Amino acid sequence: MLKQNRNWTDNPILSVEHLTMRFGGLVAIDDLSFDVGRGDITALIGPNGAGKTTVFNCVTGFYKPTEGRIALRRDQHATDEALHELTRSGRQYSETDKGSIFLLERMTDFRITEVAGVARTFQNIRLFGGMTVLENLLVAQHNKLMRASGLTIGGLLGLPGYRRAADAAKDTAIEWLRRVDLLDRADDPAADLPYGAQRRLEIVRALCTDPVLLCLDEPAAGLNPRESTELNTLLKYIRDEHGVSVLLIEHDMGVVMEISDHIIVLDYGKKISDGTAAAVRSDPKVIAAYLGVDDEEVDDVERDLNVKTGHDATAGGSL
Ligand SMILES: Nc1ncnc2c1ncn2[C@@H]1O[C@H](COP(=O)(O)OP(=O)(O)OP(=O)(O)O)[C@@H](O)[C@H]1O
Repeated sequence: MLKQNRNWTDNPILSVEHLTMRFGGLVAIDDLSFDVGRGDITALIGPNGAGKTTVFNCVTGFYKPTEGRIALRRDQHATDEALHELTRSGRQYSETDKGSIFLLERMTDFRITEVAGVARTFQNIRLFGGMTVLENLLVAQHNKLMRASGLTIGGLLGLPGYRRAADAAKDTAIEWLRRVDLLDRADDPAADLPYGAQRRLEIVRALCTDPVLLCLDEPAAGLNPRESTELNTLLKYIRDEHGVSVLLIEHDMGVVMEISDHIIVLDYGKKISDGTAAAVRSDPKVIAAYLGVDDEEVDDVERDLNVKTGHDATAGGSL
């Protein structure tokens, strides 16, 4: 069941404002603004080369945007006033009684994961293939363990604080492996898992960092229909039971339309549509972008599609 409220306007966790990314003469992202609702599953869709991965790379600190502000409000009560103050201050983030706010465009990728709480997966799976499944999830919690060791030799000596943190990290890993049906593969090298299982492992590895925002780049790519259904269930579980906001890039419209509370459509680095699944899939501009027709031809295309499918033009396929 999709939610009825519009968290992206009422309670955003991420606000991307006037984002521009240029590579030499190429404008990959052109003055793009959008909000991601707290506790929502938000999909970023668009034809190949529209700029989706570039947006992810800016949000997660892999690229430094040419222009624009990317604000993450960890707390619901973080005020606009606090955001203005932080912007003026030149600092990367502020954690005060007015809420915790992070300006991601000022932070490095490492700090974005570690301090702001944004985790991501990649289009191409990037597990540590030679490590076991369990080790992959423990490595993801390395920072927590380092903190528990007080950045001293305490960890090596097995002092109680560190031992407790290590046990907790293992419990977290085991819990997630159980959730994605991989507990019986815990001691196998990650590279030995079938493709769909590696995708699930990547997602839970990102979750082991305790993110508030999880960014997934094409999580359904290469999955069979049963695995796509399982992915839908996992993402809804993450949203509903862990309160993690999810931002995903996805070409599989079966997944996008089924689970997204909110969809943003890009074309040539600009936003062409933004709203609920129902609103976006009936938007003539979206149909035109995907089918590569001129605006004036959209009505004809839409009519043809509706005649052919009997109902809606874009749901269920791979745009
Ligand atoms: N590091 C880079 N250097 C130069 N150009 C880049 C770089 N990264 C992306 N681009 C260009 O920016 C544009 C947007 O690319 P991007 O990968 O963000 O699109 P996308 O919507 O994610 O595409 P796809 O769906 O095919 O993954 C493309 O023209 C791409 O060639």
